[in-house]
Amino acid sequence: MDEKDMGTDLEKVLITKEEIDAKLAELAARIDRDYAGKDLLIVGVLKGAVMVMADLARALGSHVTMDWMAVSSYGAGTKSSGVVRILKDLDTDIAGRDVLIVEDIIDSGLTLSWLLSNLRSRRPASLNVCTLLRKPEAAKVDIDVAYVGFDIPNEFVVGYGLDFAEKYRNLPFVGTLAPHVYGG
Ligand SMILES: O=P(O)(O)OC[C@H]1O[C@H](OP(=O)(O)OP(=O)(O)O)[C@H](O)[C@@H]1O
Ligand code: HPA
Repeated sequence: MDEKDMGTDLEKVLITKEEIDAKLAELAARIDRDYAGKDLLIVGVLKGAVMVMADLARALGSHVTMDWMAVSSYGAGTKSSGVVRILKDLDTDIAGRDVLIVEDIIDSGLTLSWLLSNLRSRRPASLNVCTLLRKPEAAKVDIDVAYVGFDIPNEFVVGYGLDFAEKYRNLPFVGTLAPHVYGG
């Protein structure tokens, strides 16, 4: 699927595949350095972080283990409900482990804030966050994020894992949706 197939659904490409690849390589190099000699567990937050996890993990030069959590706060809409549900928990006991949460986007920050306190209560040795995208203007909570790919404007974005009503996740780039698609 490419830009043309999405036709009038997309307004514009915000971040190209090439820009994403270059940024993930940069973040991976920093993570390799910061966790040198450690046994890092990267935790992908389903479903949105699938693409970031897959590409970031392959860009890393060190061995890591991977686990997944599925949480949902958005349902089919474009606003976070703030009510987070665990749909799938970790398989790993993270007590004493170095853990890096991998996200596609921090929007209001409500999902991540909830997730951080949930995982902190399991007593990991360290807990950090890597996100491809962040919307500073949308933040409802202040979260310290170690690795940020791109700060973006407060617009609803799709592609590279991000969906609108479960569509557009498989676009290789990040773009904005035309308002008529989501009733804006
Ligand atoms: O900062 P927030 O406003 O809380 O938004 C960010 C969260 O929203 C998205 O997940 P979503 O609940 O849409 O589930 P999905 O990953 O399955 O699409 C995204 O993957 C983040 O987890
Ligand atoms: O801008 C967004 N797009 C898709 N999913 C999202 N989840 C939070 N913010 C977004």
